[in-house]
Amino acid sequence: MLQAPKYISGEEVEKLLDLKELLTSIETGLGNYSKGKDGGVVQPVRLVVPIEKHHGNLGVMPGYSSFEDALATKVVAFYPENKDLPTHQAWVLMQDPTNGSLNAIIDGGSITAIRTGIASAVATKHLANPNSHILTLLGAGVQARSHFKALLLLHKFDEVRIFSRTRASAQKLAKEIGKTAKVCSSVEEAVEDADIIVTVSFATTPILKAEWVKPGAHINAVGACRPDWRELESSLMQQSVVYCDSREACSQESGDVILSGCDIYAEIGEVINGEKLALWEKTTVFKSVGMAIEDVLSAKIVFDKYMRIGSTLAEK
Ligand SMILES: NC(=O)C1=CN([C@@H]2O[C@H](COP(=O)(O)OP(=O)(O)OC[C@H]3O[C@@H](n4cnc5c(N)ncnc54)[C@H](O)[C@@H]3O)[C@@H](O)[C@H]2O)C=CC1
Ligand SMILES: O=C(O)C1=NCCCC1
Repeated sequence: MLQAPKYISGEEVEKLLDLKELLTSIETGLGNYSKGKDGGVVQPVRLVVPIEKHHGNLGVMPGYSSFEDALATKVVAFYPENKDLPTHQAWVLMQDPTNGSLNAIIDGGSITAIRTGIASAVATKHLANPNSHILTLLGAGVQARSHFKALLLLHKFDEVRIFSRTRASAQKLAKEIGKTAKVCSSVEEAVEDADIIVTVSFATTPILKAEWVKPGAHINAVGACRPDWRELESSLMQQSVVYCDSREACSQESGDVILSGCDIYAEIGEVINGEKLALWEKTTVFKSVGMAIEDVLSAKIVFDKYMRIGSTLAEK
């Protein structure tokens, strides 16, 4: 008989998803993805339906990993102009891979925030100078916060610089981060001498120039996930060693890649698998557009733990 699916809220996801456990899982998953058929990951490039009338987009992201035997689909709406609602709203539908039944509907906004920061942390682990002290966040929204938390797993930053379109949003985030945070008045000021730069804005034209970036810095380029959106200027993409989450997806979805005509040196999974070098002494860019496999692995951890301890969560 068909069972009603569980509903797992964003609050519950945050309690259940351990960042270190997720980092290990996503690192393995990105490696498996880059092994092709042998890795057992099935993940088509996402379908994006533009809702032009309302300046929004709907993404549909199915994925399966045979290693964990996990099957899920994320439905994600991204509306850059939302003001009173989050710009990203998402739901992950977790299905039983043995028979297709729907096991759970999991809040996908929280999963998207957490797993994207962790995917960047995996790239940073391999591509940034191990002696990184200055972090810059360009953008001060949901992803800026999750990236800060994820990167703290790897580095203790002396200074966290923040630039955003509105100074008020940067100031709010700086207050949350505490005394290491510094609000900057320009991108140039924010990135000067920075070891790690994270671009998590909704910019559609380049905001980060090559001449401002310290040679040897590592950049996680996370925004600009449409073919005509950009955060990094062409010369920065061309002069850096460019890594990506998925070559197939970035070649179709990333304006920074497509419009600069840069070469992609490797998928981060190829570095994890030891097939390509981690050239961390050079200026490196990790171009992330987001992968279904990251959602699948996050949802699997959440669902399994929920089934073990879910009923006790409310008491915590
Ligand atoms: N690669 C991936 O897997 C994912 C990428 N994203 C992308 O990451 C970016 C950030 O997402 P969220 O933090 O959830 O959005 P958000 O709406 O919470 O925050 C966006 C921030 O960027 C700032 N901003 C907007 N335009 C700017 C500009 N031109 N210059 C500087 N700052 C600007 C806003 O003031 C705000 O602080 C978006 O482009 C989003 O589509 C989101 C989820 C997953
Ligand atoms: O991977 C995701 O999830 C997203 N990527 C790009 C923007 C929308 C959400």
